[in-house]
Amino acid sequence: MAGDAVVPWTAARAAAQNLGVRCPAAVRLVALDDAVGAALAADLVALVGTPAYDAAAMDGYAVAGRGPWVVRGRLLAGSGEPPPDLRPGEAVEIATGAPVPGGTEAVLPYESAVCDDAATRVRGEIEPGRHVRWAGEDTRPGASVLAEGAVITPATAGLAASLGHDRLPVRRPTVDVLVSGDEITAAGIPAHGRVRDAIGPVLPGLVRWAGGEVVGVGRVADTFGDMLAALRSSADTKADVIAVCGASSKGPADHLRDALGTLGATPVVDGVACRPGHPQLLAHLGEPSSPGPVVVGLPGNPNAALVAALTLLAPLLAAAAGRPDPGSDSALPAALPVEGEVRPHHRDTRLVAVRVESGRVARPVGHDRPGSLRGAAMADAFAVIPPDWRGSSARLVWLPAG
Ligand SMILES: Nc1nc2c(c(=O)[nH]1)N[C@H]1C(S)=C(S)[C@@H](COP(=O)(O)OP(=O)(O)OC[C@H]3O[C@@H](n4cnc5c(N)ncnc54)[C@H](O)[C@@H]3O)O[C@H]1N2
Ligand code: MOO
Repeated sequence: MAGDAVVPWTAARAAAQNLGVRCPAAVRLVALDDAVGAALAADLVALVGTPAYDAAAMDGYAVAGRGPWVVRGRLLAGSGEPPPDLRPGEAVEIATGAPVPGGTEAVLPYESAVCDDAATRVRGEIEPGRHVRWAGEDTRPGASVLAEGAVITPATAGLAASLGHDRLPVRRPTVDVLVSGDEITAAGIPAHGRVRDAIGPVLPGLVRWAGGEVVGVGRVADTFGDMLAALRSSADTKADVIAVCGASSKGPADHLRDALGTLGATPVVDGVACRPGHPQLLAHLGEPSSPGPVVVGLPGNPNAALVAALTLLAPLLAAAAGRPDPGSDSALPAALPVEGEVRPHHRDTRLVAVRVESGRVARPVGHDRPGSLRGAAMADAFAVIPPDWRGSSARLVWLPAG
C-alpha cells in the first residue's frame, strides 16, 4: 500500500465515518444484557403494554363503590386465578402488583384504612382511580418507544424486558485485534528490552463503547510473512474490522503497509496530521463497491494508539453500528475553554489529555506523551488543538468513562 498523503485530523475522522456508513454491520439478534452498548437495528416496539394489566400500586384494599366495604378476601401478586369482580360496597385486601378485580374503583392504602376488629369491614377516604396502575397507561401494546439507532443502555435492556423482548436486533461490528512486535509480552513484569502490551487491554472496552465487539486477539511477529499470514487469517474470520497494533510506521520491522499492498488493499487514510498518532492508517480489503474487512492501523505507542482509536476506529465502528460517535457525545460539551499551558504544534493538530472541571473548564493533566497512558487514565477527554489555535476554547473528544 503506497502513499504519503497525510490528511488533516478532522478529514481522517470524516473518512472513517464515511467508510463505516458504507460497511454497515449485519443485523444480529442478541440477548438483552449482551446488547448494552450496541445500537438498535430496528425501532423498539412494545409487545405488551406497561402495565400489562390493571394492578394495585399500593398495599391496601381494592374497593368498589362507596365505603364502608366488606372485605372479601386477599389477593397477592402472582397468585394466578383472575379474582371475581367486586360489587359496590365490596373490597379485597391486595398486595402491590396484584391484578385488581373487575369493578375496582381505587385502592385504599393500609395507612388510610380503618378496619373493624375482625378486619371484615374497612373504611376510609378514596379518590376514584387512585393507587391503581391501569393497563397501558405508560405504554400501549404496539407503541414504538425508541427509534432505530438509539444506543442500548442498561435501562433500555430492562425496558425491553418489560415490553416482552428476550433479544434485540443490533448492528454490532466485530473486531479482530492483531498485536505486533517481537518485544511485546502479554503478562507480568517485562524483562529488560521487552514491553507489556498496553494497547490490547484498551481495545475491548473502547470498541464496546463505540458499539462494536472484540472477537479475537492474535499476536504477530515482526516479519513480512507473519504480518501477511495474520492479515489473511484474520480476514478469514469474517470480522468486520481488523485492528493492528504497532507496525504502522516505516521502520525495518513495520510490515503492515507492504502486507496490505500485497493483499491489494485500498488505502483510505495513510497518515494523519495529528500528534500523537500520525502514522495511523485506514484501508479496506474487498471491492470498493463492497468494502471489507476494514483494516485500522494503530501506532505502537499506546497513547498514540488511543488517539488513533478515537480518530479512526471509534467513528468507523459507530457508523457501522448505526449509532452516534460516543467521542462526540451530544449530551456533553463539544468545546470548552482550556486553562493551563498548551502549545500548538507548528503543523499538526495536537490532542491533549484534559480533565473537565465542573463541566466548564478543560485542564491539561500532563503525562500524555505518545508512549504513556498515564495522562489519558486521568483525563475525561482530549482537547483538540489545531496549529493555528489562539488559546481559549478547544473542541473535545470524549474518552470512554468506564
Ligand atoms: N523515522 C521515523 N520513525 C518513527 C516515526 C516517524 O515518523 N519517522 N514515527 C514515530 C511514531 S510517532 C510512532 S507512534 C511510532 C509508530 O510505530 P509503529 O506503529 O510502527 O509501532 P512499533 O514500531 O511497533 O512500536 C513503537 C513503540 O511502541 C511500543 N509498542 C508497540 N506495541 C505496543 C503495545 N501493544 N503496547 C505497548 N507498547 C507498544 C514499541 O515497543 C515501541 O516502543 O513510530 C515512531 N517512529
Ligand atoms: O503516533 Mo506517534 O505519537 O505520534 O508517537
